[in-house]
Amino acid sequence: MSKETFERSKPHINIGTIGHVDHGKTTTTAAITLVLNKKYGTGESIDYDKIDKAPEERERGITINTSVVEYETPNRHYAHIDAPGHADYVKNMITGAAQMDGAIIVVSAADGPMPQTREHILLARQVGVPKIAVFLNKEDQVDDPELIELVEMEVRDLLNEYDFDGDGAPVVVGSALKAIQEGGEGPWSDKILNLMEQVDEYFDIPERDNDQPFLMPVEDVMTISGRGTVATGRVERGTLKLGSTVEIVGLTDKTREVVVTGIEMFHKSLEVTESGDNCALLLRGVQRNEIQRGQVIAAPGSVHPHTEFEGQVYVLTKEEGGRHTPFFSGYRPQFFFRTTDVTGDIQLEEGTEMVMPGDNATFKITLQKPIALEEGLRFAVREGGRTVASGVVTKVIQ
Ligand SMILES: Nc1nc2c(ncn2[C@@H]2O[C@H](COP(=O)(O)OP(=O)(O)OP(=O)(O)O)[C@@H](O)[C@H]2O)c(=O)[nH]1
Ligand SMILES: [Mg+2]
Repeated sequence: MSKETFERSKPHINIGTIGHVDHGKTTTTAAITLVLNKKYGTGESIDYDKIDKAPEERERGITINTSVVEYETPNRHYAHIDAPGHADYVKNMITGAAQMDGAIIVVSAADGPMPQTREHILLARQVGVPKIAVFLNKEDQVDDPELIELVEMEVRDLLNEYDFDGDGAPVVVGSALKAIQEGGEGPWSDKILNLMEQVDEYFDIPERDNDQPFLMPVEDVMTISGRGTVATGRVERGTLKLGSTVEIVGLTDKTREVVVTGIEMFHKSLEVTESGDNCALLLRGVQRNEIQRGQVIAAPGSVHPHTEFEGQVYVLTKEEGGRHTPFFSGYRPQFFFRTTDVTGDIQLEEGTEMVMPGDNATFKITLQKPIALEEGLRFAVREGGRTVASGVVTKVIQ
């Protein structure tokens, strides 16, 4: 881990780009880093190829894995997660969105909202993203300004539909590709700067939930040679001091207590991490295969793994991308919590024979693996590559 220390000079916030495949999320991410670097000399300009760097991503020209980049405006320090749009990788999008304090939905002005535009808005709601700002990209491909107005209206309606502030959300029109092509300075780049000004204004610095016991969902696990195993994620609540003991909870029957021997944020060390931080924790004596995405690292005894709970669930309609047919008891879809998914068995309430798309219902759910659960935790239900329902834990049973 690093010898440099992280300076908390500006408020930190985690945001990201979401939206339908090919609408320009990664290009927008690259453009933001370029334009901010040119304008303020802060951060580092990160090329498109550095964001989509896996061979399969380059070959197919799509994002598969989320990546995190870092940049600064005069007011804030940002971590930015670039999510994939392709329907096959919604799972990675959910993991990414679960860490965002605000999301920029990128919509091609030429194409308008598409299926994953809607699905991502819904999932952002489910994983608790508080606000969404809109970037209508590919303005260079549209000649008719009325068409752009129409797309803007459609996106605002969609946001309203999923309880975001569709009327108040900032909508910025521009072209990320043109901004990059002009080298990050000029009229197209000014639109990206405008987007970031609006984002600065609109997204709230997350309220630091520092009084509660520490909890960080594990998003990724890495080995640092010579040092040990590191788990990364966004701190959901509480604070953690270097050298503290934490508990690894979920996916296994037994929990495990370990000592945190290193804390880092953007490759710089910290003495204390707090809620909202996107950090890496070095765990003493933990092997690479002894911790995984979907577990949480928490203050010992503060959360417990559970397999049975009751949830209040909304079943998506066909128009929302959901099922055409009803749910019955015994149905076994995937349940997404925080950073992972687990198969679960659904039992409907006694006397309820089936639940139709569009219905709200109470489900009793039995998970195949234990998950760190508590009342109020939101989840999404997916099947065969699409989101079919969304819900919240109302009662933990076992
Ligand atoms: N004409 C035009 N093309 C653009 C613009 N922004 C992005 N593109 C192109 O659109 C294609 C997709 O862009 P990406 O940034 O990879 O899209 P994405 O949303 O990240 O795609 P996924 O991550 O795979 O969902 C690329 O060929 C880009 O060069 C733009 O403003 N104008
Ligand atoms: Mg991408």
